[in-house]
Amino acid sequence: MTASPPGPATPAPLFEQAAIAGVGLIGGSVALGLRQRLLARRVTGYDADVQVLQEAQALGVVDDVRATPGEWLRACDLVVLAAPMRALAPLARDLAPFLSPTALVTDVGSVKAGIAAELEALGVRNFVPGHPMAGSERGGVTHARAALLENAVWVLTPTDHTPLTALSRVRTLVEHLGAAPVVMPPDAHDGLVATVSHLPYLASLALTHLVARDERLSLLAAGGFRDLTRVASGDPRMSRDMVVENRAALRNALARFRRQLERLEADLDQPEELLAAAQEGKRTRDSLPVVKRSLLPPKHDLVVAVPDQPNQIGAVTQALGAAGVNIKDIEVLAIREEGGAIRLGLESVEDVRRASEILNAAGFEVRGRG
Ligand SMILES: NC(=O)C1=CN([C@@H]2O[C@H](COP(=O)(O)OP(=O)(O)OC[C@H]3O[C@@H](n4cnc5c(N)ncnc54)[C@H](O)[C@@H]3O)[C@@H](O)[C@H]2O)C=CC1
Ligand SMILES: O=C(O)C(=O)Cc1ccc(O)cc1
Repeated sequence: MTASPPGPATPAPLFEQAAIAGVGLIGGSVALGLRQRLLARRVTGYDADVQVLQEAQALGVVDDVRATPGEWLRACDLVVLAAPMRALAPLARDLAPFLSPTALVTDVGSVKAGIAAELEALGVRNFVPGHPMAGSERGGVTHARAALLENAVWVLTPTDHTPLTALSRVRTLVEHLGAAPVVMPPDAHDGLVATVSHLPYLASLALTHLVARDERLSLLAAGGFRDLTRVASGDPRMSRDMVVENRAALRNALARFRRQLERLEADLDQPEELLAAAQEGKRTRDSLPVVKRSLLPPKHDLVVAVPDQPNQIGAVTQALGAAGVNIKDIEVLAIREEGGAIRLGLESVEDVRRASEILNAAGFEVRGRG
């Protein structure tokens, strides 16, 4: 990659020697972020699976690899625990005897109260529980990208025992990885993700079960159904572990969800009530923030409506290329909701103005976006 990464400038690496324990989708993405943004002088990958380590090294995700915990860990001033939920506590127990007392330790697990208590019990002093709210249904190091973490909310859940200096250092790390730290207690985090992450996962399972084994239903399951059930494609074991770990908070969210469904069912006989619910749903969904992720800083955006015809994206890029307007970033926006649109990241306000003129003249509808 040749482009300079976004985020605050880093005069010197924040860390001398980082260890990523569990070099999968998230661990690999953190490793790539550390390397590409020059945040650590050296990044070592540790994983239970030797093949993963070979892949991580071949892909340039880490500088070197280790297949067993050991004395090498004492030299690490940053340790990121990024194994699946169920392996996090055993992993911490394996590594704890070798950690330097001054090492900053954090994790990326999807549920926080258990691991926070576990590390406290192990006496790991500088531990800051964390959870990047970014991911994908495709796991593994081959899908890791530094850009995955860009602009993501990254929740940090210190306990009463977390040293403030450790919290502040992890906050700095998260910011330098291009993400946005948000601090809250572990229990509060677990309650919130039960609603926004774990309940949608169970709901997507319930929906997919409704169409299973009926070819006519799968045939008719169109875009909306696919959108709504995407997370059901996540790794089954990983997802199962995540929801089981958070089952207390999830039961609460499920009870509230059932009440919502019952209310909507009752509203089927009250069309005005149902309309109000539909309008409220649209307002809420439309106002959800769009997280911009790209390899380059999205600075000056232009949204172009693209008709559903062959080679329309080609026509846009050709018209701009011919006029010397450099497209730094391109993203296909929600096709079904906006009738087909792409977002172009351009270099300057002047480029946005020129591109608008060129594309308008070519018959495209455009809209600048800040
Ligand atoms: N997948 C996602 O979208 C997100 C996942 N998370 C959390 O991040 C963590 C990792 O998830 P992914 O990167 O998606 O998983 P992944 O499956 O892509 O990677 C996990 C890696 O950990 C390794 N591993 C398993 N047991 C281990 C052990 N005992 N010691 C060392 N390495 C071990 C595996 O070999 C694998 O390479 C999980 O705790 C998950 O809850 C957090 C945010 C998003
Ligand atoms: O695929 C997606 O969009 C996700 O939301 C994935 C995800 C899975 C687990 C997390 O703890 C956080 C995010």
